[in-house]
Amino acid sequence: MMGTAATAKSRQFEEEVLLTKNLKVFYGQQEILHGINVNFRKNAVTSLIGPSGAGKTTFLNALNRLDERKTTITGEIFYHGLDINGPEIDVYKLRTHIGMLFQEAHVFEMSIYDNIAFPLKCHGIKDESKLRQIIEKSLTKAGLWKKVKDKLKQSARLLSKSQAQQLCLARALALEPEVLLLDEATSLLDPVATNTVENVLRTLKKKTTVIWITHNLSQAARISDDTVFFDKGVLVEKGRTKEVFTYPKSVRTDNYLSHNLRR
Ligand SMILES: Nc1ncnc2c1ncn2[C@@H]1O[C@H](COP(=O)(O)OP(=O)(O)OP(=O)(O)O)[C@@H](O)[C@H]1O
Repeated sequence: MMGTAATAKSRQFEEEVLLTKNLKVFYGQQEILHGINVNFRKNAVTSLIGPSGAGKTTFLNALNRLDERKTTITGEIFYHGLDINGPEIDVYKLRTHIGMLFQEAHVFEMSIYDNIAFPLKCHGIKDESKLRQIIEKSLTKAGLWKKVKDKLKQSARLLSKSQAQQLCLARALALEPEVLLLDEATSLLDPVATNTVENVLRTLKKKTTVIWITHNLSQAARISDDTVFFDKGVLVEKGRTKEVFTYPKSVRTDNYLSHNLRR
C-alpha cells in the first residue's frame, strides 16, 4: 500500500496529465520557445492561439516528441509525472497515450479498414471481430461510419479531403489516447466536417484531454474550456477561455484578440 505522501503525489499526477517546466526548444542555435511553464487540465479542451511564428506547432510537437531529431530541448515535459524525454520512455508507446492529428490528413496507402486496423494490430489487437468492433466505434465517433460502412475495403485515397481527415481522427481515437493534440486539424475541412470534428471534441472531453491549435478565434471561443496565448516563443497568458476572451490580463493578448476577432 502507498503511504499518505505517495498517495497524495499519485493523486496530483492523476490530475496533472501533462505539464511543462521551463521548456525551451531550439532549432540549431535559435531559441524558439523561451521557458514554457504550463499545466493542462485533465479532460479539458485547451486552445493554443497566437500569431504565426509564435511557436505553437513547435510546442505541440514537443509534447509528442515529434521534432526531436531537428530540435534540442531543455526543461521538462511531464506526462503523469513521467519525464517524456527520459531514457526509459518508449516513444512509440507514448504516442498511443498522446495521439496527434495534423492539418493535412496523412492516410496510409491502404484500405479504409486497414488504416485503422494496422496500428491496432501493431499494438497487439489481432482478433478480427474485436478489430471490426473498434473500427466501427471509432468511425462512428468521427462521424464517418455511415458514409464508409459499405466500402471499408476500398482505398482510403478515394476519400475526400474532409473524409480523409475524419478517417485520421478515427484512427487516432481507435487507440483511445488519453491526450489528443490537434494542429489546425479542421482548417482544411468543409463546414460540415468541421462541425462534426468540433462535436467529437466536445464529447471526447469526458475522457480525453484535448490540446489544439487553431487560428479561428471564434472556434477557440466556442469549443475550448481553457485558452493559452503564445507570442514570440513566450506563453503570455493562460486561463479559462471565457476570461481570456472577455478580460485578458495581458495587453498583448488583448491587442491580438481585438485585432483578430474583428477580422
Ligand atoms: N524546421 C525548422 N527549422 C528552423 N526553424 C523553424 C523550423 N520550424 C519552425 N521554425 C521556426 O520556429 C518558429 C516558430 O514556428 P512555429 O511553426 O512553431 O510557429 P506557429 O505559432 O505554429 O506558427 P503558425 O501559426 O504559422 O503555424 C518560427 O520562427 C519558425 O520559423
